[in-house]
Amino acid sequence: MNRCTLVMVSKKGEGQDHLSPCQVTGSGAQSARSESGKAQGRGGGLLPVGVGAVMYTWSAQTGGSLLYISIKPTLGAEEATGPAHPGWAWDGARGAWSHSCFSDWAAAIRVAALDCAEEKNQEVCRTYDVHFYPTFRYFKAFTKAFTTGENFKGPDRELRTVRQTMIDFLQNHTEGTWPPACPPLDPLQPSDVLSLFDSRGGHYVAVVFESSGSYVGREVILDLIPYENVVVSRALDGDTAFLETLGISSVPSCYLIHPNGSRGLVNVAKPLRSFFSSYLKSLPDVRKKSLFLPEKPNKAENSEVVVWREFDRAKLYMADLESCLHYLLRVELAAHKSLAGAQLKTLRDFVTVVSKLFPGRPPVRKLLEMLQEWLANALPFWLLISGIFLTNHVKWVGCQGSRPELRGYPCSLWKLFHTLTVQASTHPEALVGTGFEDDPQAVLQTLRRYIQTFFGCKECGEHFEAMAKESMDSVKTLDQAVLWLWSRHNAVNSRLAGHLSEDPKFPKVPWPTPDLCPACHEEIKGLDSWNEGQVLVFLKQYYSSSNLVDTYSADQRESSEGRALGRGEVEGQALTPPEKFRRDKDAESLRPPGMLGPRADLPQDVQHRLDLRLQSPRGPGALQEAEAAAPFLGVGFSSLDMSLCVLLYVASSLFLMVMYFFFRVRSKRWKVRLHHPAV
Ligand SMILES: Cc1cc2nc3c(=O)[nH]c(=O)nc-3n(C[C@H](O)[C@H](O)[C@H](O)COP(=O)(O)OP(=O)(O)OC[C@H]3O[C@@H](n4cnc5c(N)ncnc54)[C@H](O)[C@@H]3O)c2cc1C
Repeated sequence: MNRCTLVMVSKKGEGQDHLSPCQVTGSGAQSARSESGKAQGRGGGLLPVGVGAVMYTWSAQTGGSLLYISIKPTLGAEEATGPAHPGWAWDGARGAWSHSCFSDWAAAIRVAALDCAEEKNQEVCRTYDVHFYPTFRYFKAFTKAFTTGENFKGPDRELRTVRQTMIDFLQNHTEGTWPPACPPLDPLQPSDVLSLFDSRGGHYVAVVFESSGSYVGREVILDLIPYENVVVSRALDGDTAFLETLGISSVPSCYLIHPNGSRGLVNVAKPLRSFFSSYLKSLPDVRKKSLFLPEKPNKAENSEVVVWREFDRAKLYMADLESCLHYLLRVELAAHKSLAGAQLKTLRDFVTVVSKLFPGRPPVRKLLEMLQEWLANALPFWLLISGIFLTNHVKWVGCQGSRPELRGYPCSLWKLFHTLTVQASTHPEALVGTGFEDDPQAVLQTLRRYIQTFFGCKECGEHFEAMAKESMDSVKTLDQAVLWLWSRHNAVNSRLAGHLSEDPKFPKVPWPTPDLCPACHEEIKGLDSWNEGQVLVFLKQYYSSSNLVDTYSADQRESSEGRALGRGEVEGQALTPPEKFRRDKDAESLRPPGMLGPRADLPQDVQHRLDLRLQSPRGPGALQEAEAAAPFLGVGFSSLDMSLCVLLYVASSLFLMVMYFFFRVRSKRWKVRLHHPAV
């Protein structure tokens, strides 16, 4: 075996239901259901085979250590994806349960669980001599002979103690048995640090300076294991003169050497492990090693050009929200030729909520209101969205992915949902008269039904539904609704971390990260924890209309790519010229992830009609006319268009009436002639 293992076995029945994401109490009955059929089905992982087999299977496959820890007696695969066990998730790609607090350490030391209160595990527990609950068992890397593992002898069962014991245990390995994926954890000498200044490895080098009893440096080293382009080391604060030359006045501090040789102290709001780790993970070019992301095989297949748009992660982009609506209408809903019954009600409620709460530009809101009215009057939905609202244009900014198949629509849908819950909480009056005004869950329940009924990713819908069933009912205020969605989104993030769908440039981490919201993060007894009051303040600011930026949304109608426009400038812009429509590769290149299924194309006749209309050489007059148009979702209908429609309608009605009277009068005359042939 070439990793170490710890088993913790707990007594059954003592609650674990209120663990914070990084908390493991030691007193409960805890374990993953080790022979859960579902768990097996999800990749034939470690748990189905019990401790002994776990040790050797793990050892043979990966060469690291293992911490075996039990979390709840009834934990099945589907439960682990729910919120009852925050931080724990079945990781199908790696074939193991993982905890968000340790998942980055997994290449060096992994955590697993066994429930000795389960009858089927009793033999294993007897073999491994487990009598007390909880029991932690460590198994060293490269263990070949049978061993019952080493007992955990920490003073308490706090997660911080468990983490530190894991580190001590790792450091107990001798040179020959050191887990290969585990970086050196011993401190560097000042001379070693100096030599780093001269070496040019083409990557970042971070050195955490700390006191001898501190674990921060080692935790940051382990946190960064899965990341490339950065190497982390630690050094002690013994040599004060040396620290002074580096400008270090307090520890822990992190000193960073950039790939170009420049260097200096890292400036974080709080000198905590989570702040240092998050800062290093967010450095340019530092990204998760794409262990599970197969590279595209050759250049020809990889030739799609993605134009990268610079953006600010602290801002919300109108282009993302509007592109979300485009996609939602023209792909997700356009697939439904007709809607009736519960589906129609779900859509009506969803559109009502969006039309009342979407903090968009006036023409966009006007069109959303129109959509709501059309739905209320039961006009055929397919006609509405295919004839008027469709374009083939999406433009992701804050949701752009480093590859075309990553991020995009699902990202923007989350952003739309958060925006709606925040708007409902900050502007509750917007829903007055809709029937939703008195229900703090109304928006969440509407989003839930939308996801269940229409979201293209069925698996996502099932996971979301499981979370909703579990705890949506506990939401009693509009603020709680905001926090509920935030915490469930984080649960999804932690479940998907390292997953195939994760963009290495945008690793799935608890959000907001410390750099975005330092006040949201606290450390209590060494545990990362959230200050939910501050999180709420942050969410209300982040998802407010004042944080919405129109940059890039303007060029949906403009040819000058990337030009930043203020809100006033955006309104009333001309239609996108047809050439741009056809040349713009974004609509093609920024498709949603494959999981959402193929893109529904516009019916050809509709596309043809739109093209003809857009190509009409009406000269400057057309531009003026377009300025008066509502340009939302690409195709604007000006007042001239509408007047022509009405005129045509009136003319055809008159024509029909004239024809009617003409034939009536004629038939009367014939009748008179037939009855009086002599006349
Ligand atoms: C309802 C729903 C359920 C999903 N379920 C699954 C699933 O089961 N399996 C699957 O593979 N994919 C699922 N997805 C897709 C997945 O969650 C991501 O949307 C997708 O992988 C793209 O990830 P991303 O990096 O763009 O970040 P996303 O997770 O999409 O986040 C988008 C943006 O929201 C902000 N954000 C991040 N976290 C939070 C938070 N906690 N609170 C507020 N804002 C936040 C950040 O600015 C981030 O860039 C689901 C999507 C939705 C909308």
